[in-house]
Amino acid sequence: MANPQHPLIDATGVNVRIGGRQILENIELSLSAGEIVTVVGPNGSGKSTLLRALIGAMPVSSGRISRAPGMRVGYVPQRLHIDPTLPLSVGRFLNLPRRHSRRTIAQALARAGIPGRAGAAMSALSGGQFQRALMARALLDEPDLLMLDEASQGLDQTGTADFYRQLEEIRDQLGCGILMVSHDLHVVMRAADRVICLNHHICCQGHPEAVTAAPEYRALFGTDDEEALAIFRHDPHKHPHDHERERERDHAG
Ligand SMILES: Nc1ncnc2c1ncn2[C@@H]1O[C@H](COP(=O)(O)OP(=O)(O)OP(=O)(O)O)[C@@H](O)[C@H]1O
Repeated sequence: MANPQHPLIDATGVNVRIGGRQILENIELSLSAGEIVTVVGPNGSGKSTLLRALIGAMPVSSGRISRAPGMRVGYVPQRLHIDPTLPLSVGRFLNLPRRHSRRTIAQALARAGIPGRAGAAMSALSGGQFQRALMARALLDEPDLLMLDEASQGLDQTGTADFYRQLEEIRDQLGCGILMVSHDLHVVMRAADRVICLNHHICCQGHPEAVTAAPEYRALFGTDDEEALAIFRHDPHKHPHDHERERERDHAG
C-alpha cells in the first residue's frame, strides 16, 4: 500500500526517444493519492507513451521516475476486442487471468457502476457498460493508482459525464490517484483536479481553469472549447498546429 504522504509517481527530467525520435522531452510531473490528473494533447503528442513510461512499461532514455514502493496500478484500456461469438460472462472475464472471490468481483462491479452484472454476457453489454466492465477489472486489486487511456472513447456525452462521475466516486472510496488521457475536453475541465497539456513536452499544467486560459493551451486547442472539440470530432488525425496555420493562411488569403 502506497504511503498517502508521498507522491505515487514523481518524474524528473524524463526523456523518451524511440527509433531516434524524441517522443517525450524533459517531463516533470508528480501525482499524489486522491488526485485526478488528466493528460490532454493532440494525436501523436506522446500521451500513451507518457502513461507507459510512468508505470515502467516503456524505458526512458534519461531522467528519473520514482514510484511509491508497493504501488498497485489498475489500467483501463481504450477498448478491448472480444469475439462476440465467445460465450464469456462478465464474472468469467473478471476472473481472467486470475481468479477472484465472488465478493471481490461483486465489489468491483458495484464500484464501477454495474452492480450485480457478473452473470451478464460481455457481448450483451452496451458500450458504456462494457467500459465499466473494463474499469471493474482494473479495480479488482484496489489500486493505489488508476490509469485510463481514452477509456470513455465512443461513449455519448451523457455516458461520458456518467463515466467521469463514477471515477470521482472511485477516487473518494479508494483514495487512489487517477491519471488519465482524455479527448473529452468539456468533461475533463469539470472532473480533473489538474490538467497536463502535452505536446511531446509539457506545454502547461495546473488547475483546469488556469490551463484553459494559458496561451500554450489555446495555441493547441483554439480559443474556446467548441473549437477544440471540433478539432477532435471532425478530423482526429489533423495536428492542431496545422489547423492554426491553415486558419492564418485563410485569413491572409
Ligand atoms: N513502440 C513504439 N514504436 C515506435 N513508435 C512509437 C512507439 N510508441 C509510440 N510511438 C510513436 O510515438 C508518438 C507518440 O505516440 P503516442 O501513442 O504516445 O501518442 P498519443 O498522444 O497517445 O496519440 P493518440 O492521441 O493518437 O492516441 C507517435 O508518433 C508514435 O508513432
